Parts: sequence; C-alpha cells; structure tokens
Amino acid sequence: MLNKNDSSFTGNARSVSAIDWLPEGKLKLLDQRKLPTEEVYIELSTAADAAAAIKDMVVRGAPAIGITAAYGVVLSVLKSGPDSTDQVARDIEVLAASRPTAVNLFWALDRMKRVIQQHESNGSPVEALLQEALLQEAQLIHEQDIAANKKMGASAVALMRARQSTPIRVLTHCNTGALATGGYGTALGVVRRLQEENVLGHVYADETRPWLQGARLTAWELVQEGIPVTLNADVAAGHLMQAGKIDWVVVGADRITANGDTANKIGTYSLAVLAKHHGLKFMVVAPESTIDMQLRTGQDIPIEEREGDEIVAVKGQIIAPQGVHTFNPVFDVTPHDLIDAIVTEKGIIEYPNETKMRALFAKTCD
Ligand SMILES: CSC[C@@H](O)[C@@H](O)C(=O)COP(=O)(O)O
Repeated sequence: MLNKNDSSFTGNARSVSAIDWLPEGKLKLLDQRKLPTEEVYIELSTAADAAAAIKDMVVRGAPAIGITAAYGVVLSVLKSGPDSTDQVARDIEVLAASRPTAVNLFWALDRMKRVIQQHESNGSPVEALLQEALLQEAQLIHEQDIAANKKMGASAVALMRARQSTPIRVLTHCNTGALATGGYGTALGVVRRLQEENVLGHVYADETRPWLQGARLTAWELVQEGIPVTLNADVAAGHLMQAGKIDWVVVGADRITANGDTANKIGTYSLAVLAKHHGLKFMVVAPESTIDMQLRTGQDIPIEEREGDEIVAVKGQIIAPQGVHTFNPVFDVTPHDLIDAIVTEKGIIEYPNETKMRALFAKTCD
C-alpha cells in the first residue's frame, strides 16, 4: 500500500493516473473503492490479481478495464515464464470472465492474443521478446486511449458549439474521467475540454446509485481539477431538465452495437428518455474499443447483475430491511433513436443507425 506522496499525481491540477506500469514489472492501481476519503494504491503481480481487481471494482470504467486486462496478460507471461502458453491462455480466460458488459475488456485481450499468436507463428523461442512485445502492446493500448479521449473531447465540443451558443451546461452520469480510462476521460473529457475552451456553463453530476461513481469519483476528479461541479441525486435529473438548467446530457459507454444502441451505467436510459421529453441533446462519447459490430442490437448485450448488498447498504450502513429481495442490474441500454450523437476518435455519428455505423466502422456483423 502506498500513500499519495509517492503517487502519480502531478502538478497543481493533480492529473490523476489510476493505472501505472512499474519498471519492476508490477501493475499499480488506485483503489477506486476507497475514494474519495482515502487515496490508496495497490501493486499487483499476477493476472489473477488483475482479474480480481476488475471484478471487485478496484478499477472500473470500460477503457480502464481493458487497459488493466492488457497489463494483466503481461503479468501472466512474466509470472509463468518460458513454455507457459497453457497457463497464459488460462489467465486470459480468467481475465475475460472478470466482468461481462464492457466490450473493451475483450477487445484488449484480443489485441494481446494477436501479439502472442504472431510471436508463435514467427517461431520465436525467446520468451523475453514476447514479454517485451506484450508490454509494448499494453502500453500502446493505454496511450492510444488517452489520445482518443483528447481527440473526442475536441470534436465533441466543436459539435456542441456548432449546435448552440455558449456557455454550455452539461449533466453527466457515472464516472467517465481519468479514473475510468487511460486518462482524461470520455464524457468527462468533454467537460474538461469545455472548461479548457472557457465555455463550460456548469456541470451537474448524477450521484449514480448504487455504487455512487458520480458522487465518489466524478465529483472527486472535478474538485481535484478545480472545475466547479454540482452533485445531484439521480432522481433530481428530471427536475433539473424541467427547470431549464441543462443543455446536453453527456455520457460514456460500455458497449455500442452495430445499430448504435448503447449500454452504459444503469440510469442512462432514463436520462435519454427524459432528455428527449425536454428537447435536450443526448451525447455518447466512447472510443472505437467500445464499439461491438459483432452484435446487431442492444438486446444482445450481456447486462451485468451484481450482488444485492450494493443496494441494501450504503458504505456498510444497512438501509433496507433484512429479507428484502433485490434486483441490481448495473447497466442499461439506450436505444439509438434516443441518441443525438455518438462521438468516437474515428468520427462523429449524428442520429446513429446501422447504416451510419457500418459506414464509419467497416467491420460487419454476421
Ligand atoms: C469511460 S467510462 C464509460 C462507462 O464505462 C461508464 O459510464 C460506466 O458505466 C462504468 O461502469 P462501472 O460499473 O463503474 O465500470
């Protein structure tokens, strides 16, 4: 366990780094379960540790899960040593089973598997070369995610400015910032960019029951960065819209299917319906690693259900009677016709549908 003095915070803005590869061959993660009250870092040495960290939500957010899994494969090869193909394959399966909804996990593991296959088909016997190639790939996945976020932030803000006068007021949901990605953020990257361009009217953050990603993480990131943020209970979103305080709802995504349907944190669908009712714009911001052209519609997306204790207790405090039944789906699907724009680093799709998705993302779904 480390403390914040030897952490990766840099400068006054304390640009947060939730995932770091250490030169001694370990993975350092900021334990997001402890925020905002404690800044605790953990160091991982095995792929099983990385899988557990994803499952237990030490690290969460679709791109961050993918990046962690990629480093998990590096840990597997470092730990297993030469002639370890079977063990690495088993570790990759364990990593793939850690969480079901964010497709970035499977996308990142596929990239890592391709490096292994390439190494094998070259007939290269030198294990060190594989380790090096895998580490390079994981670091590339990490760097590309940050670059994608910055590009999406710029093009999303350009779209917003083309559609309305400034300042621009945003409601966001869950945590989509540096903690959920390689750095900078998807939807929260747009908020950062609005602030950089000095056109951010205000940002409201849904608390995001039951895990409270909005209250604990989004509010924390924005406070760290000095961006004024107002936290609201999820159930206040409709009232905020009705009161004319929101221009755009901006969210991230865990999986976007070939027709533009979008799985994101539970509550996102309700926001999209509310936004439509109030004539507000609804934007999804996600890198290409979140696009799943293999699935035709959102009905095909596996929706994770987590334990009911996330609902019946808040920070260990029981808030419901013993014996109550619970239902805890942690994602929902927003149909594409409720979405005004999907912003990716490859381009923007306004009023998404399957034809437009296929035109931008050439892969087909079978
Ligand atoms: C850039 S993050 C986009 C999504 O991953 C985010 O909105 C979200 O739903 C995260 O869910 P979580 O359960 O915290 O992993």
